[in-house]
Amino acid sequence: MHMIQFESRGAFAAALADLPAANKVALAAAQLRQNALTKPLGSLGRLEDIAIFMASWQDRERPRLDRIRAAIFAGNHGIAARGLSTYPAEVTAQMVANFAAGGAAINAMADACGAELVIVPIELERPTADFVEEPAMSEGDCLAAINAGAGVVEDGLDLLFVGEMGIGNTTPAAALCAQSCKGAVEDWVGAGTGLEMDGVLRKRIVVSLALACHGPACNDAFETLRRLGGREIAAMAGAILAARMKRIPVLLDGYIACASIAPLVADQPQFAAHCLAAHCSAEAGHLRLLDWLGLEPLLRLGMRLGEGTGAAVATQLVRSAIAAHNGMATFAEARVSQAQ
Ligand SMILES: Cc1cc2ncn([C@H]3O[C@H](COP(=O)(O)O)[C@@H](O)[C@H]3O)c2cc1C
Ligand SMILES: O=C(O)c1cccnc1
Repeated sequence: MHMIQFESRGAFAAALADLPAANKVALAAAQLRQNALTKPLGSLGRLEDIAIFMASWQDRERPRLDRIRAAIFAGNHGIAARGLSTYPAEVTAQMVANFAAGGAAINAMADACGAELVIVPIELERPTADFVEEPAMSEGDCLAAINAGAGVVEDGLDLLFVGEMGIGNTTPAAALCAQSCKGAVEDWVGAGTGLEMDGVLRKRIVVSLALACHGPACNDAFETLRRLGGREIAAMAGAILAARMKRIPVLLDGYIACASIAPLVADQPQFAAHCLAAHCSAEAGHLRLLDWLGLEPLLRLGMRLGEGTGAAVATQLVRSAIAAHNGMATFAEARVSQAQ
């Protein structure tokens, strides 16, 4: 298959409306294999589900984990000028330099889990517009960001995870959730990098104003991403959609990564079927969002970093699940007696 690029918002919508499903034959074969392995039925718990899930998207009874790609997208946000983060906006570019130098958490953790790391800064010198006043992105800018994401999804990947860096991006993440999943604004707004209550209250007001301004016009996933998202957020959505089109399984990271697909799930309830939730972050709203997505997080470690770090940890679980699934003997092979 070719590199996926969406020529227009219509092409993006068309792809979202025509999602491939998991392979039921591979799923059934993997399930049969799990039941034949030398362990009490179901005794590897969710590790069994992970192996079967991987088999169903990779079209093989015994899934592989040879090529894992971690794609980290960076973008800057107009709303950061409103002081909604505990860190200044220049940290986005400084952290991109840190990623390049190998000094960030995701450098160490991608290495530890065996993922190849790609860092994609998107127009950092050109922050999105302040979405209290106007849409965050033009149609062209949003499509370019979506395509920056889709472009990292090479053929032959066994697993993809995405992460983000963008000072202020828990605010657009909250706006996307409030718009897509509905409910009260305060349910979706959290402390991000560590705001005190007064900062959280300011953030709630910004999200409420943004919804009042753009809510009525958010009539599909693209428009919601364009008005309320950000470049790194649109890129994650584009990458996760492109992965679906290639039937590559995805491990979702924290609040912002999950929020990036909320508009897609609002349009297509089955959209997250190729995704596992790596962890539940400490950001208020993530648990509610995972619940709305219908995903049970694999881990709950109190992490609230982003950068794909939660997914990097969960990749180790996927590795263990596949190792057991592929490497264990069956009852017949090992001549072990079955349950009576
Ligand atoms: C040094 C540093 C490294 C980070 N890596 C991820 N984030 C995380 O924090 C930001 C979101 O929180 P808020 O909305 O409060 O700005 C994003 O960049 C996210 O990736 C970081 C933040 C900082 C300061
Ligand atoms: O949930 C996350 O990934 C997260 C939370 C706060 C700040 N940055 C990322």
